[in-house]
Amino acid sequence: MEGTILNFLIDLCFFRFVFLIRNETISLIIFGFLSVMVFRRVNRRNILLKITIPTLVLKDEHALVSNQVKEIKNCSFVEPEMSNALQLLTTELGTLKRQYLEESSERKRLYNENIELKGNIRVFCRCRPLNQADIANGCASVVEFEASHENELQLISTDSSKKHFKFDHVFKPEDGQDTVFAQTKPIVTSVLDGYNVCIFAYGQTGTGKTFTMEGTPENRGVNYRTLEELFRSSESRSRLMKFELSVSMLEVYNEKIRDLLVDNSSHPPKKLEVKQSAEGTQEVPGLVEAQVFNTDEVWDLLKRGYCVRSVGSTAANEQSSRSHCLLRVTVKGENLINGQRTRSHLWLVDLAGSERVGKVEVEGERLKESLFINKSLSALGDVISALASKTSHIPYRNSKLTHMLQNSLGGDCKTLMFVQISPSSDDQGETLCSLNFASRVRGIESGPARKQADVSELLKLKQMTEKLKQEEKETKKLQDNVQSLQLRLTAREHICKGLQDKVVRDLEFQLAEERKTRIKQETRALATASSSSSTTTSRQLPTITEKKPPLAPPRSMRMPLRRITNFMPQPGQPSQGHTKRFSDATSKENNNNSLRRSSSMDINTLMKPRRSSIAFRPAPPPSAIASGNNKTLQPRRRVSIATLRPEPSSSSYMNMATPSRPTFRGGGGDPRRGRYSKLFSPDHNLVTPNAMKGSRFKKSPLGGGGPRHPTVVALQKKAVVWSPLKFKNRRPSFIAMRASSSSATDLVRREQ
Ligand SMILES: Nc1ncnc2c1ncn2[C@@H]1O[C@H](COP(=O)(O)OP(=O)(O)OP(=O)(O)O)[C@@H](O)[C@H]1O
Repeated sequence: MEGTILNFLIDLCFFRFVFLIRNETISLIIFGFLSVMVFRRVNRRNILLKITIPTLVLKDEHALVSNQVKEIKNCSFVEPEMSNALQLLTTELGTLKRQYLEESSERKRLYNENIELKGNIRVFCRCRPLNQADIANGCASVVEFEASHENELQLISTDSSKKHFKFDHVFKPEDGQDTVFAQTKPIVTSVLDGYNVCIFAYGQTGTGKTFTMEGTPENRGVNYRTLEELFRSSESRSRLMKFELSVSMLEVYNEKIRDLLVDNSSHPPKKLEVKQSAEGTQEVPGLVEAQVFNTDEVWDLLKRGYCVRSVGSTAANEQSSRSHCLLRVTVKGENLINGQRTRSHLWLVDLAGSERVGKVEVEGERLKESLFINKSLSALGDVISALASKTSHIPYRNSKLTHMLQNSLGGDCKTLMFVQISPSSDDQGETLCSLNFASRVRGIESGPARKQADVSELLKLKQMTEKLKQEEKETKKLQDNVQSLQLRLTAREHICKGLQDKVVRDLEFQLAEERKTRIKQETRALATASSSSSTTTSRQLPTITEKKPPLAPPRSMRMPLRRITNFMPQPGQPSQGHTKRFSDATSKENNNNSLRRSSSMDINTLMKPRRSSIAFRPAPPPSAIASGNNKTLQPRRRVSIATLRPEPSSSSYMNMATPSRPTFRGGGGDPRRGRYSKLFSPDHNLVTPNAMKGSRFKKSPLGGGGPRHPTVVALQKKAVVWSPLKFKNRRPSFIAMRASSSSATDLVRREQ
């Protein structure tokens, strides 16, 4: 409250002070009075606060603003950079726009020109000015140019008639080097696009061929300007393409090729020849190819070459070129975007002048040169005529010049011919010849130009294709081999199967035969035995028996024949006794009957369990031992062995029984037991049923959980009936079929 009153008073004081300022005395008095009053009553501290707080706030604000200004000042360095970048971008954009427009207009023009041209051979005519000699001789100009038809000229004949000639461009005597090159440039730059280009100057001697192509240091010609332009264009395309330029310089002098970039002063010039490369292009092996990186290098090289070139003085020209000078620019390009490579040649040819031998009054060496020059120019004329008439054979090889230019003349390359003429009335005849020749050249309709891919790349691709083809062939061959091997394997398997079947059949047959024989023998033995027993009382028979020894031992001395059965003792069944295993006559008869039956059994029967037999000599019977006649010769007996066929459905093998001899069976340690066991087994691990019967076989019934007998397993695996007879006959086929039985075979051999 007190503060409010105080404020009011202060305001009042100021108000009074402002509005009553005119009356200064009164105002001062009032102001003084009020001030005293105020200062007395008001707390000084409050007043001070009122004044200092806004000041502090203002100070803070000031500091803040100052800092911001400082910061902006510090950050101000970004601005010029940005502005510079913006400026650069604007400039670049402008350049790009300009380049794009230039390129598009240039392409448009070239496209139109190409359509008009109907081919790629272009002819420019250039007429030199009358020189001092012409003027001195009072020669007039016989060449007229029409302003309305800039690509045409007229030649005034001796009879004052005018002959019209039309070319792709006609350069008047006043046209400078730059004008000439302006028209040449589009063709020159085609080499950067991968086209082969050939520019040559043709004409009478002294008409300015060398001037057009080489020029002078002040007025440089097409050669230098071309390379300059190539560098400029390659630079401008450097973002898209990478170019390598190299230069070769040579001359054809008297039908000899000479390298102008080699200093031949110290030693004789190297002989160079035109050779056809593997890719079909014409190359000059051994020719120097100098890589150039700028126009200075180019100029140095050109100067070097020009100095070496063969030049001589003639009546027509003081500095007459006595050879054809060829400058070859090789351009290797690589597209940085798609990697496509090109290798193209640009030939810049300054031909020697065509001259009338009589007119130029040459003799000796100059005459010889002239003859060579005219010959090669005539060859060039023939080539051009052949191209014009589209004959199948183009005589490129008639001269070194045309042979070398084969890839750049006509066909799929761009050709530009400068026909140089003299305006002098003195040279009218030569001018007419040159113009006629040029017209013929212009009449050639060549096919569309074709881009030249880099031959080395092509070669690489070709090689890769060849390799791929080769590999494919090899793969196919291997596949065929595999197929034929598979076929052979199948055939072999088939043969093996057939052989196996045959072996089985043979074995079965042999077995049957063996049985038959055995039955016969036994029958005969039985008959003999019975007859001998019946005739013991008669007196004649002993005589006979004395005379003829019995076929078999007497029955009493023989062991009784065992009964042969297919039945084997059941597992756990006590083995039969000795007496049971020896059969009586009745059982023999039964047995014989059954054997007879078996001889005629069919294949099904053969597949059933069967017996094999083996001969052995048994021990003398107990009666003989008892009588002390143990030396009596015992007949060989056969042991029958039951074998199994792989007939899983049949359980007959369970009934197989082999009447083993007591000596085999007993555990009395008969050494033959193991021996026979081994002998009869195709594998040393296998045992005969004899052995099985006493040991494992009993414990491994079919279908039971116990292990199977190896013989059974082996026979089930192979449809082969194992028989000791085979071993007896030692048939290798059988042994071979049982690879695993090799050890057994060895054993058999050892045993035998
Ligand atoms: N268009 C031109 N403007 C000015 N001078 C020219 C022109 N053409 C040729 N000349 C001059 O004419 C002379 C002969 O020219 P140049 O040697 O180039 O003729 P050329 O055809 O090469 O002769 P050659 O076949 O004998 O070598 C030179 O001195 C050259 O400067």
